[in-house]
Amino acid sequence: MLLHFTKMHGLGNDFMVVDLVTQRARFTEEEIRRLADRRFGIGFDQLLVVEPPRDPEMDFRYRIYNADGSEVENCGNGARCFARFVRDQRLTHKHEVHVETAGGPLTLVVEDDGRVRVDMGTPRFAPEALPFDAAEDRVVHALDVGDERHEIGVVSMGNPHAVLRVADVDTAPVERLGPAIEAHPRFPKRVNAGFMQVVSAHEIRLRVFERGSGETLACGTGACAAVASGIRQGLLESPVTVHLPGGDLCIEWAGNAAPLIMTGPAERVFDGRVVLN
Ligand SMILES: N[C@@H](CCC[C@H](N)C(=O)O)C(=O)O
Repeated sequence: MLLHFTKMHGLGNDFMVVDLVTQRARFTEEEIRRLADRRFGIGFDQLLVVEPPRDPEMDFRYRIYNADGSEVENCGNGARCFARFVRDQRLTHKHEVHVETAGGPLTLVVEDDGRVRVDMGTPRFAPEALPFDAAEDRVVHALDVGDERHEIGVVSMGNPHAVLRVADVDTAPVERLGPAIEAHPRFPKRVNAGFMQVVSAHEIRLRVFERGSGETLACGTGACAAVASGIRQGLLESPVTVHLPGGDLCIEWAGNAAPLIMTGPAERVFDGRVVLN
């Protein structure tokens, strides 16, 4: 079967985007891993699938798969690419698009300068929202990794995040600690591990070791989680510029039950066709 796709990226976090409104396909975990391979396949951090909505109030259903084939609840950079894709493909003419994800509904607005503004919903900190094995909701939790103890903030942006504060992201042990935190037994559904350097109350630097994909050049939900945790800890004030290895995002959050807003770019790289097994 021949399938049309578009390669896109948000700050270097790259995606294969597939329209399953006008095409038909089914992806197995093995097929996704094959397509994600950067030497034997197309190469991407996540596969994004556009489907018709199940809820009549929504415009589309947005499904997300990591490079290891696992289906996940949310992807922030992917959401911006999704908004550009459905408009570029003329699947909708709306400027404001409502999508259902496994992590809850999202509202996406394509701005005049081409950037996309996403209402990411309200961050949740309760351990059961991730889930994270802890007796109570705390601003920071102690986490033992091997014989080291680290302090983490835990945040659900629909998908689970652990946020560690570091002195310098350039020298942070992302390659060593990232996989150990991702697979830590206190996170039964695994977790995305963010390493945050606070530059000022309105500016952070961030690297994220993503669940199911490894370290990426940017993680949108990771940026949202880091800012939400930083504001909750009293370290940050909205708005916050997040410097990721692939570029910058703007995150705004008024706190409590207010929605968190993420604004940033979304780029199309090329269109292609691939044979599915
Ligand atoms: N790159 C994404 C997050 C993708 C999903 C994540 N790896 C997970 O497993 O939850 C983003 O931009 O948010």
